[in-house]
Amino acid sequence: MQKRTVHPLTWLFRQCQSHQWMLWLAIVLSLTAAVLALGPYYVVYLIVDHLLAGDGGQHLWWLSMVALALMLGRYVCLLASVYLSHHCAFHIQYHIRRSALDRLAKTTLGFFSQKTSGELKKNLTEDIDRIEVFIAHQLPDLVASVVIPLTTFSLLLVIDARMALIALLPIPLALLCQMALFRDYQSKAEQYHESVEKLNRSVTEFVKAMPVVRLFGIGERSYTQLDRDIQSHQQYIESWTQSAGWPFALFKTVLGSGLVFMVPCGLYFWSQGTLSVSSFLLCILLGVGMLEPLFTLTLLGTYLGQVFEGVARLINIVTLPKLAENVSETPIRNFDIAFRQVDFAYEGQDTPALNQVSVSLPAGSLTALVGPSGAGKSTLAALLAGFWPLKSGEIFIGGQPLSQLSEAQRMDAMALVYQDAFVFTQTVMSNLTMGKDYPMEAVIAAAKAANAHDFICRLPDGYDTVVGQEIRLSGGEKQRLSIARAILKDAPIVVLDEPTSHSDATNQALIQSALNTLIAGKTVLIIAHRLATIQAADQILVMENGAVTDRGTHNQLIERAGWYAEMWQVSQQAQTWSMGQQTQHEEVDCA
Ligand SMILES: Nc1ncnc2c1ncn2[C@@H]1O[C@H](COP(=O)(O)OP(=O)(O)OP(=O)(O)O)[C@@H](O)[C@H]1O
Repeated sequence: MQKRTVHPLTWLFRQCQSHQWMLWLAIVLSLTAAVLALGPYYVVYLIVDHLLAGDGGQHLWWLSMVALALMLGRYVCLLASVYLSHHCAFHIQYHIRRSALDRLAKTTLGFFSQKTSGELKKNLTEDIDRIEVFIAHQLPDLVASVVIPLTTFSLLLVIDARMALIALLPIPLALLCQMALFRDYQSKAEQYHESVEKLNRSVTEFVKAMPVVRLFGIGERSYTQLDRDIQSHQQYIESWTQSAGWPFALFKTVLGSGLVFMVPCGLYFWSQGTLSVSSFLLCILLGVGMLEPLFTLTLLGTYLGQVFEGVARLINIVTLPKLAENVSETPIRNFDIAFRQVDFAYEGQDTPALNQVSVSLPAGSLTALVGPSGAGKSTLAALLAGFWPLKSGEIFIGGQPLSQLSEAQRMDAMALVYQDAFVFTQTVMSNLTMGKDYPMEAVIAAAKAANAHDFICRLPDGYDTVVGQEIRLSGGEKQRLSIARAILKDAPIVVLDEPTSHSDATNQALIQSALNTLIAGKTVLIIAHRLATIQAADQILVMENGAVTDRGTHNQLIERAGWYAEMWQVSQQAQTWSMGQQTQHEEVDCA
């Protein structure tokens, strides 16, 4: 993840692009509306002045009209400001969402294996929605909250400087309350977020674990942890509310307490003949609400932190490194693959996941990757698919370095089939064609070859059935759909993370026959979890600790009596095991 160097507010303004003038105009209009809001008070002052001078009639009529005009003017300014700020906010939202999605579409696919979909969803929805609230509502409010007290104070200064200064008396008291309110705010806010995250994790785990919980009949005991987290969150909120409650209420009360000082002082000045009744009245009218906006300002201040944190996360997304596109556009002439001294370590990891891997996969051959968990099999396949840029070494396809191929070239050349087949909430047809144009006969032929046609025909609308939400597919059906998708694509290179390993016997047979159609004549790299399926592979690569430690055909590896031969023997024995039979486990020393 890159470090952001630009301030979130500056970055937000930059995102307005052509709409920047609109945002400024919205701010100016909000400012004008705030100033106009004070106009009627001044008119009341003039009216009282005229009345006390016994000067009624025509003047008062005109002054009432001016007050009405000021109110209308304020209304028009507010309306225009709200319209412009919303227009701008929606434009910025759209622009940021597009930029983020565009960058996500161009960054290394490996990035997605480091971010949870929940995190990304939060960034692309909540963080961006907060920007809309900030630009459309809070920015104009922020301006008004600063301008109203300043303008009111200036007016009071003009009317009577003593009354203006007296109106400021609640401020020191309010500051003391604010200090009490925000004492340890940062650490309390962090604890609050931690508590929320802990609760979220517990809820997610509780929901995910429900089938296991039911199966093992541990009912109430299963949510002890969740219950504990709910209680501790509740206690935390209560203790924070208790410690912040009184300064909060006092802060708000103190801000509106100007009258307590202004009325007696004003009466005293009036009795001394140094303040007229109309000026006294105007000072009171203005002083009542002068400091109230500071309360809004305080609330906005806390919200602003969240907006800026969200913007910082978005900046990190839109500045993600793009996949290199230094392409030669030379067509790929053959599809043999070669890894040459490939080293690779995941970000933040000291131990390399791959260490000096050099292997060749001749065009049209089947290569199987085997090895213990964590040996680097998935990493090797992911590098071939271009999910991560290489740290050192090179991968060649048809003699051309992978880094010199465009993403389109790479993706056209490759079909990937994973254990967890992904099905979009779209029609079966769209799931198969992935937005490309294929004749219907080709689609049906691929579905038939993948043993998917029959179950597709049984769906309510056949190939036009929307799957994923109301119509759920079984794991095996999803697998066959994803294999049909790959067959239709007809890519010359196929990368498989053995998709039959989690299936039952019937599905395994159906999927295996579909896979045989898919891989015929292709350059195939398969991550094998069941050794029985790869006996016929042209070569088997044994991986351990990020390196290829052995290679050969099934028979050659059996003869060499290494890791593969040992695992083969274990897998053969496993077939003869039966339920309830005691098995011997080797003690593993984890120290
Ligand atoms: N996204 C990742 N970030 C950091 N480290 C990772 C990541 N993915 C894998 N690793 C680490 O890289 C090493 C190789 O992992 P890899 O998934 O390639 O092994 P594998 O042989 O495919 O294992 P398995 O058979 O269990 O899937 C492991 O030590 C693993 O912990």
